[in-house]
Amino acid sequence: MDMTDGGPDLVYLVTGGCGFLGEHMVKTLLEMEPRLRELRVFDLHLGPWLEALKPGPVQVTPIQGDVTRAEDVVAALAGADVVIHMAGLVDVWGLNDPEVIYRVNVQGTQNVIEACVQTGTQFLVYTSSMEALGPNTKGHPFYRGNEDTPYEAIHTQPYPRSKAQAERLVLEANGRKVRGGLPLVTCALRPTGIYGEGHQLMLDFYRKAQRAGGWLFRTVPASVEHGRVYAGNVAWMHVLAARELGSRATTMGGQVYFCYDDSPYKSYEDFNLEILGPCGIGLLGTQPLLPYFLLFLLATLNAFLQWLLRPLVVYTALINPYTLSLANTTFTVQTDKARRHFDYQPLYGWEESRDRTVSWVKTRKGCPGPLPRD
Ligand SMILES: NC(=O)c1ccc[n+]([C@@H]2O[C@H](COP(=O)([O-])OP(=O)(O)OC[C@H]3O[C@@H](n4cnc5c(N)ncnc54)[C@H](O)[C@@H]3O)[C@@H](O)[C@H]2O)c1
Ligand SMILES: C[C@@H](CO)CCC[C@@H](C)[C@H]1CC[C@H]2[C@@H]3[C@H](O)C=C4C[C@@H](O)CC[C@]4(C)[C@H]3CC[C@]12C
Repeated sequence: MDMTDGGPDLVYLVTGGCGFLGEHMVKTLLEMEPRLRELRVFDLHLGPWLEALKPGPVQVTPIQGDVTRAEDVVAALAGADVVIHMAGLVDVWGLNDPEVIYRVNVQGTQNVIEACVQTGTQFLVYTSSMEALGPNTKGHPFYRGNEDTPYEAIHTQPYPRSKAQAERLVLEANGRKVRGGLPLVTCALRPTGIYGEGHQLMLDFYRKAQRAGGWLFRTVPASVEHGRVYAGNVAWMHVLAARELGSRATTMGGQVYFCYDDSPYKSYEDFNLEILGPCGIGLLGTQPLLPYFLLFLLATLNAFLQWLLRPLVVYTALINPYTLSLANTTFTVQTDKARRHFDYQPLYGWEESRDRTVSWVKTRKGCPGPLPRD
């Protein structure tokens, strides 16, 4: 099917459509995809903001369901032309048992693939992650690499391992015959660290700084670059990939694409300061204020406490051996593969991406605890 012609007659399904990225996905599809007739928003937890959407002529269909239940996925996919599969457990803090992460992220993805085959849905865009590649457990830097840069992907943690496994399933499924005999066309998009309106972690850093008198304390060297990308641009890349998969199946089918925009290459903390600085937050220290061995000791203590307390309570802390290592390992991308393969250009420039995020954070000033996203 050529997905680029014709009026509004396509049915899209977005799994994980009520998450941080999912909300941007839903709103970007409604705004930027003229061929949309129905948008199915599939999630374990439907957000109240769905009711407030002004979808115009598009039918928005909220579907409460679980990707680990094959029957839920088949029912949601029946009659859909495109599925954008974003649902997943994003957990590098040990909140979930490893087998739960595997069940959702890997088996859930397999369920989506099988449902495409069973129902005849021909186009699948999967939201993978930079973590499907790295950083690896040896802490090897990936400095402004691209999709063809050699890198030894070694995963021991449940989340990155699950993203790598799910991505492989999606890419290997490219070309399988779906109901009706047409080939399934798949691709995987790998965002680096996503920021934007609704990014709870950015809000957590904001509140942590507010409690410390408006200051964050540097713990990561400024020289360690960490890739970041604006949620609106990630969503836009998904729109374009889904739109072009039909007419560019030979080029795009079975391919991975890093998600990128003009967000600056900075350390994780220096990048956060680009957002939190205009909100009145400062970053103390030009070098880490604590030596790495002390941070590692703290991270290890957090991991030990989590293990000790697990039968009673799930104790989590921002810093554990994995997140500390991740924050201290350069991982940035420099590529134009998405432009070359499906004419992707960022929808939002860096200043606008930053300003939209800053405005959102400022609306959260003084608000208590985690908030439902609007
Ligand atoms: N946040 C990032 O920096 C980042 C970076 C790269 C890739 N990603 C990927 O993007 C996707 C979305 O991430 P996010 O940051 O928006 O996370 P999120 O937790 O905000 O959203 C995930 C959504 O999936 C839903 N979900 C979880 N388990 C489900 C299940 N069993 N059935 C149905 N829905 C389920 C959740 O309810 C949630 O709404 C994930 O696949 C993640 O791996 C995120
Ligand atoms: C040393 C700490 C004190 O400031 C800093 C800790 C920062 C960490 C909490 C984050 C550093 C790197 C982040 C991850 C990275 O952006 C990529 C990711 C892949 C994505 O698929 C999910 C989110 C994440 C794992 C992201 C999570 C937060 C960090 C570990």
